[in-house]
Amino acid sequence: MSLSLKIHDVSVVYPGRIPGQDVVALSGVNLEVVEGDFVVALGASGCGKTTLLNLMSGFIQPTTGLITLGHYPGEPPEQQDASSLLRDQVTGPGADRGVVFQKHALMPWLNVLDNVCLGLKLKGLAKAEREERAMHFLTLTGLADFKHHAIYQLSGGMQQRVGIARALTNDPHMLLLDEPLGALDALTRERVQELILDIWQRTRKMMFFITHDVEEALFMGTRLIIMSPRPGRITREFSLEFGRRFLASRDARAIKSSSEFIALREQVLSIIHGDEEVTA
Ligand SMILES: Nc1ncnc2c1ncn2[C@@H]1O[C@H](COP(=O)(O)OP(=O)(O)OP(=O)(O)O)[C@@H](O)[C@H]1O
Repeated sequence: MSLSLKIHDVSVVYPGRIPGQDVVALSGVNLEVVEGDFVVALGASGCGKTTLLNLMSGFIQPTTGLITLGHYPGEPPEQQDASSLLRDQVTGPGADRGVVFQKHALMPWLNVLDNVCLGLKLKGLAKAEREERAMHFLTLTGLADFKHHAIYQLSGGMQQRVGIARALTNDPHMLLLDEPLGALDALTRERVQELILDIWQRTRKMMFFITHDVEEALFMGTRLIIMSPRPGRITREFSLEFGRRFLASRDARAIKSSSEFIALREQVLSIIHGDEEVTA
């Protein structure tokens, strides 16, 4: 039995400012993320990527359908008994799901170590234990030497790495990352992509990663979902091998310049551009 997060025929409707102009942000969305998956979501602006992430994190609830997180023997949801679905229903945020935002959302008045420790402090862990755990993840993200630095003393890439370390401290089953690298320069972005792949390989956490960058999506994921707007839904899915190849070869340039990578990049770009033209 493996751990799985399931989205069961979900829709999300946001009330419009004017009656009758509600926004159907998601409609008929089904998705299952299982242990070992690195799912990347791509799609035109407004297709519901963040809404989907907010559902998985428990920040919002679906208008219809449900989200569950649990261990399943593998039968389809219609064959699962209602009590197990109810037991596993995601009804709010939880320590089993860590979230990393595009803007790091760190506390500027706390140093790096205290930022990473904050969630553990709120959980009531003793100082020594929370610092030990925080240092483990600061070491994993290459920040151990910066533990006493103020947030403003760090580069954008380092700040995002603090955000990742903080999300990891609760030892979540799943990391949800909403365009975490969008604000970084190209070189730093590649470094942090590789770091996230390393963390995924070492920890085997389920990943759900939103990006606007097609190359990043292809490089990082084991599964790519493409979403389309109006209403937001999942329209295509591809399985990917490039990230695993990188972890085996450590040669990102060779992977990103391979004919296979370029052909898939062009295919995905044409799907997304097609959606953008329809909704422009
Ligand atoms: N709180 C809200 N109230 C009303 N409408 C909303 C709200 N949040 C999102 N929307 C609308 O729902 C749709 C989906 O938004 P969402 O942010 O999930 O898309 P996205 O794919 O993440 O977009 P982007 O790529 O631009 O970040 C959009 O039309 C958006 O305007």
